[in-house]
Amino acid sequence: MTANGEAPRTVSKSAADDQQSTATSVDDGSLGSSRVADPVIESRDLDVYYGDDQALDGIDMTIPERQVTALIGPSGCGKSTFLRSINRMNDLIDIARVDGELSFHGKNVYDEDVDPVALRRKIGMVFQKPNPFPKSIFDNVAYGLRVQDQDENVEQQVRTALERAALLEEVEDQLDSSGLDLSGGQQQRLCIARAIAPDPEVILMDEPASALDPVATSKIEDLVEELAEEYTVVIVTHNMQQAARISDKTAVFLTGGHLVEFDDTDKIFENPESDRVEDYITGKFG
Ligand SMILES: Nc1ncnc2c1ncn2[C@@H]1O[C@H](COP(=O)(O)OP(=O)(O)OP(=O)(O)O)[C@@H](O)[C@H]1O
Repeated sequence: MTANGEAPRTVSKSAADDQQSTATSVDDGSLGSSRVADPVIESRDLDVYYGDDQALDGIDMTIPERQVTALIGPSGCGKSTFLRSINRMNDLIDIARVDGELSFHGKNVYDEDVDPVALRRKIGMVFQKPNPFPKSIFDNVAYGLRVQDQDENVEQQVRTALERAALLEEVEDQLDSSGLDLSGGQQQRLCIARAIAPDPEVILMDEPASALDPVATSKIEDLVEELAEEYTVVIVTHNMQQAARISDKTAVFLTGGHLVEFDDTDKIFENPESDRVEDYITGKFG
């Protein structure tokens, strides 16, 4: 047990919606060079409002490359809002407004010359509820490749994405069957395969396992850790043990849209700086 009485980390590590993230082929030259060293995403004094209501207040965060960063905190504290601000999914909410800076490889994604569709190709997203298209398993994964004209070697690309999503073995003989016939956990891995097929750099995940049973959840957790060898992963979770198990960095948001602490996950769970974070982690509130 840790100083806080929590179980220690057991693992450490050396679509309307998805359609939006995989929509069209566009010029993305304005988005900076790819695959450079840390950091990938930086927010500086980021505020987000819905109408007159402020959901995020002055968020400063630096998200490192090829690690898992977990966003935790009580309901309504702004975790999903922050996640959606990274690939401009908040643009789809009429009353949402963003102030401050959110940069991807040093380029503010809110600059006028950034195409949000190109951005979402580099920063894909997976949602809480598995949302496969009513198409075959193969066509689900090929979808983004086809609309982006990236499908010159589609068979291999689909197989690679399914393999990276730890699903290929289970569906190899049924690629023409409907994605909707898979189990919930398989559907979520299919959505992950669909998100990674166009080869993004960052994968945003909004509670990807919260609708799944424990076995399926465990598979998703293993997969998230594996994906971080290739991709930068940012994951919202309500499950603190899950954050402790799978993330390298943890950001704790608390009421009012404040980021109270952001640090190595071990530090957050074993010896946080903030008393409020310690109270939250130890279950005294939230
Ligand atoms: N589309 C929206 N329109 C208006 N207000 C919104 C919208 N989405 C979120 N909000 C508000 O913004 C605040 C932050 O919500 P958000 O969903 O980001 O929090 P969260 O920490 O992800 O919550 P949860 O853990 O319950 O999913 C809340 O007060 C919420 O009511």
